[in-house]
Amino acid sequence: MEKLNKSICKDYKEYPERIMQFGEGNFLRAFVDWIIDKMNREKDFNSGVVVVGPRSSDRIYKLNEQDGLYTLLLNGVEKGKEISEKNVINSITRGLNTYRDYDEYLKIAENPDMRFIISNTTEAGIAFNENDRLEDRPQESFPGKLTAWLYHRYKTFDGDMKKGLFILPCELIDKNGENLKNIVLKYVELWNLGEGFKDWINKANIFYNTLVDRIVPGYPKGTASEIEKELGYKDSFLVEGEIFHLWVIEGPKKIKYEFPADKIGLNVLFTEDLTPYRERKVRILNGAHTSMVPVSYLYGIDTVKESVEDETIGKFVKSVIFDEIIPTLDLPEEELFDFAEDVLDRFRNPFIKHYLMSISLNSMSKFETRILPSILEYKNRQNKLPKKLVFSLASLIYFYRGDRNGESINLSDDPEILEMYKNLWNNYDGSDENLQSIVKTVLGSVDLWKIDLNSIVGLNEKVTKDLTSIVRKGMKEAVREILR
Ligand SMILES: NC(=O)c1ccc[n+]([C@@H]2O[C@H](COP(=O)([O-])OP(=O)(O)OC[C@H]3O[C@@H](n4cnc5c(N)ncnc54)[C@H](O)[C@@H]3O)[C@@H](O)[C@H]2O)c1
Ligand SMILES: O=P(O)(O)OC[C@@H](O)[C@@H](O)[C@H](O)[C@H](O)CO
Repeated sequence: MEKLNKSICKDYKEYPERIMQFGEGNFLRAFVDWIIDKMNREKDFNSGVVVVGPRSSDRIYKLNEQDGLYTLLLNGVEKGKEISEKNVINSITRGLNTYRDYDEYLKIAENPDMRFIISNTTEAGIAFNENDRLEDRPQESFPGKLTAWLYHRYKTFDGDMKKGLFILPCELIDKNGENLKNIVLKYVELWNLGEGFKDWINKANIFYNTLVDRIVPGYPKGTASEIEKELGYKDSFLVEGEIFHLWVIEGPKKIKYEFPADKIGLNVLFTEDLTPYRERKVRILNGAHTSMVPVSYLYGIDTVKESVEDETIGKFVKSVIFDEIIPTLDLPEEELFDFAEDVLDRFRNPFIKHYLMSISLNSMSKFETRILPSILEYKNRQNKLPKKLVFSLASLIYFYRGDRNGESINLSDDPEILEMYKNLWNNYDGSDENLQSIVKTVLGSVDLWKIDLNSIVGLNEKVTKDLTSIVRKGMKEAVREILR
């Protein structure tokens, strides 16, 4: 079977490059590049995306072998109607990698038509690396690479204020645009790039805070060859997502007139404050995902849908959302209930297989950003600890033992975290005292939690009790007990 390429793509079109995108990951391809493709087709947006691989992986060249094309499978239920779409996305012009093509990367800055920068480099990507230098080819960090690129543009166009960009990071961290801008400005200081450049960054460019929402399980592992047979070509960039989508963009409204996504019926909102949208989404949807992973996986379940449909785990997840997360949020209760019901429907999407293991990536930092705030706020408001969220923390500690009934768990997290757990569980001697000391060490990881969780009254004792119950009785019995 032939590989997907422009000669077999019936309405293939070449667009002028106006967008640079850091990241070639599943989410960006199933969301941003889909939105751009739609605007090109329906609104004559006439913009191509040049993709920059932020890390040294060569995967991006494989996408070039497909002329930037790939198939997006969107499945779900919308207003009671089943929707299933398969579309070739034609918005990416080419991909490059800064580790191999640094000159080509800088050259993009010389293109006067460039107007947008989009990124998704995971939560780990928006970070300052003090070792980065302007002369590096490339700088290690994404913000370092971006600063060098912006500086090249500034110099190329002699500080022309009309050559600035709209910058739209999609990383799931609070105030992503603001954070990215602050790091860029830190490099401006560190590298002594001067007041003129600083002024250009501040006045000619706009860094938006954005919030994205679409469940993207990614490559359809189990069914790919069947899908390729049906499509009639091979596609190593097949990507699967749900129909639901939401992009909230916070900042000056100017972008609305140049990025007409809302004009073609897409769920893209321009707002002055995305805080309520973010809090609702991260705490309910991502919080439910992250808290269900260790419990449900150790229970013996592999996917989100099976989890919410299982009698016990389904009850656990619902209780986490309605009894322990919603009471910690400030939006009107009815709105939160509606959102939560929709999220549960999205989890039950019969057309997509969302593996718990794919959500488990970096679970420790996800627990800190997506669940810990609910635990702390619950304690603050109710003067007691939320039972199920605490149980989920105990389950996570057991999950990082890396074993599900004799089958090893493919853990993926920061090397230091994996090392800590390896030491703790390798030295486990089977005693209650030892479990107590494991909990004490994990809760005391201040670098991760930003506070010593042992100082929260009752938390250490409860987590130890839950962990002991899981170890002694097994997950099935332990979770049933917690629900009684
Ligand atoms: N998949 C989803 O359902 C979904 C939905 C909404 C938001 N997101 C967000 O998108 C992010 C990526 O998800 P995905 O499904 O596309 O994953 P993915 O593994 O397909 O892509 C990850 C991308 O991030 C880059 N990356 C990883 N670590 C990096 C680092 N330290 N510095 C720079 N770049 C780095 C990779 O090179 C790759 O381009 C998630 O972390 C999440 O915050 C995902
Ligand atoms: O993509 P991650 O790894 O940051 O988190 C896993 C899921 O919770 C997440 O991808 C959700 O599906 C997504 O945030 C929905 O918009």
